Amino acid sequence: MASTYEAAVTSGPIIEAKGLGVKFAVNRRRKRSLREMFIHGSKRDPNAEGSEFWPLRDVSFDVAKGDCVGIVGKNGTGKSTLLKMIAGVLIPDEGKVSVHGKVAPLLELRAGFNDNLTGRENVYLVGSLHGMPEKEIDARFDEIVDFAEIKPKFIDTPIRHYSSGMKVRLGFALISQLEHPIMLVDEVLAVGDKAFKRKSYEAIDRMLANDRTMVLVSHNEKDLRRFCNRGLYIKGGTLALDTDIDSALAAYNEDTRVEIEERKKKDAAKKKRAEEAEKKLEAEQRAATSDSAEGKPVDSAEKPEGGSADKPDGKDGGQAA
Ligand SMILES: Nc1ncnc2c1ncn2[C@@H]1O[C@H](COP(=O)(O)OP(=O)(O)OP(=O)(O)O)[C@@H](O)[C@H]1O
Repeated sequence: MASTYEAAVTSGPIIEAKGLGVKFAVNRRRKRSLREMFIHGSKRDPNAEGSEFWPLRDVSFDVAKGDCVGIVGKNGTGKSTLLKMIAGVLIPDEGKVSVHGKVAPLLELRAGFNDNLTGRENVYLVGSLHGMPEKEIDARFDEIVDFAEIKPKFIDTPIRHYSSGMKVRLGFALISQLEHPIMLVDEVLAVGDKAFKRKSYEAIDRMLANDRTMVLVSHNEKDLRRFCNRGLYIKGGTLALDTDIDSALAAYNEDTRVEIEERKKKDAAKKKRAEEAEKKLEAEQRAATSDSAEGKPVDSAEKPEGGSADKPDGKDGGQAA
């Protein structure tokens, strides 16, 4: 098989991100894409004020057809945000992302499902939103429900009554039926039980063997190493490394190790300061107790001879003898 980098040269990248950046307003919803509005409604927060921050900025990379790219990094560094920009559900404020092919997104546990619709209705709605003709959904419906292990009595129940495992299984079963060339997966593999995990691993293996391209956000190193050939390490709001998955994970793990060491040192220093302060206080209390046991008035012990109780510096006009 040609290396992914050769594939990129011969057929061009399937995903191209150039100088991508997105800013969020604190306490304010941002502009929504059409797809977001369709799924979540068009209400917009009237509060136009609020400070802004850039979770991601200046992110550029290419993905070649057939690549499986893992995105790694600490919580809150913008991994899901990046995936949403690739999926087109979030519009970048800077730069551009070009995606040459249809995208099958598993970006959230519910796969875009509406809680008030039944499992069956959701399969038809979300399937058709992703371009599956009704006849095709009819033909694949039983397979989807079987794969998801949803008992027949539950398929016509609103999915708000489903467990999170049931929702994620149904979402995965549906999205994995799409024959789109690009699959975006955000953490959903973590949710299913062992048996479902094995099935979804096999489904992903099949898709990757079929020359699909996948971008996977995960904190599970096993999953990342199992599927991905490439790794993007997001750090401090930008792309710190674009390399093979093992090197990306090694860099991330090393940074985490250093951070934990530094935190431990800070905690130890803080604990030491607290212990010293406590010892000092105890010593002062002991001194005060022994002074009062000897009958000395505690305050006068500190007073210079001839000084006044009100003015310990003795500047009350009295002269020290
Ligand atoms: N719609 C939004 N409005 C405001 N801030 C947001 C929005 N979506 C995400 N954020 C913020 O952007 C930052 C990046 O979030 P994101 O979910 O992309 O991180 P992540 O790397 O996927 O985190 P995790 O590993 O915890 O899933 C976070 O600080 C998050 O709170």
